[in-house]
Amino acid sequence: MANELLRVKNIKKKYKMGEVEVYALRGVDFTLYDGELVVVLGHSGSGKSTLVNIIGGMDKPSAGEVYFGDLKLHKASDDQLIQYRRNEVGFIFQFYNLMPNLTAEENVNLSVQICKDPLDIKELLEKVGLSERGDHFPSQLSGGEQQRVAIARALAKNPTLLLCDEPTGALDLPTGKQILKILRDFCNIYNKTVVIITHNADISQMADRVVYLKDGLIEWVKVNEEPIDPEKVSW
Ligand SMILES: Nc1ncnc2c1ncn2[C@@H]1O[C@H](COP(=O)(O)OP(=O)(O)OP(=O)(O)O)[C@@H](O)[C@H]1O
Repeated sequence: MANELLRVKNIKKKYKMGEVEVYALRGVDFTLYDGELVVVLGHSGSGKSTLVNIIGGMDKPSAGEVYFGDLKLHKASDDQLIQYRRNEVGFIFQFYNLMPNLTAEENVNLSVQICKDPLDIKELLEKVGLSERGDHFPSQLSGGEQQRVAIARALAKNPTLLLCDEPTGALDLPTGKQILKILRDFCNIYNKTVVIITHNADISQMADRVVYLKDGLIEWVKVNEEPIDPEKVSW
């Protein structure tokens, strides 16, 4: 049995919009283990991003607990959360958020300036198939290539946990599959935990575990005994 990496206990998240209260999460229990690839699946508005923002230390729950080892994320100070995000978590979003005036390599380099134990940047650019493109600016790269730079940037920090919010949402199928393969490889080769958030049920076939969110609650969790190769994912 793999070691527990992060545990979420009965978290709730309430947003206030004027007089109206919106419950994005209504009591979620969830555990992540070392080296697994988890897909968090759910329709728009089910609470996926809210859950990942809390797991990633970008937001705190209104109630409930989140443990990363001894660190209590629900009670952590701003400084503790900064250190947690900086050293433990890599983020990948649907849109790549690259600095337009920096080359691919410089974008990756930027993220390792402030972290403890970075991976080799040239090696990572090679792993994501961009060793020839390190000196290109984002505007000179396709969407898939920009996403690969964003992945290299997130991985370069050598995070314990990689959180990906709709990482293939803006990509066509062949390019999306390349991205999914890189995420699977990172999980396998480095034994890291990867969480992919998506509304695309087809992607869940490549996961070790699928967590289905509906209306702020986990409706079901499924273990895939034989996750399929990302190459075979189709949508
Ligand atoms: N900052 C906010 N203020 C008010 N309501 C919010 C806020 N963030 C999220 N919500 C609401 O909480 C609910 C869950 O939102 P969330 O973004 O977590 O869902 P999601 O599953 O990620 O959706 P999507 O796939 O569309 O991104 C929605 O009803 C949303 O409108």
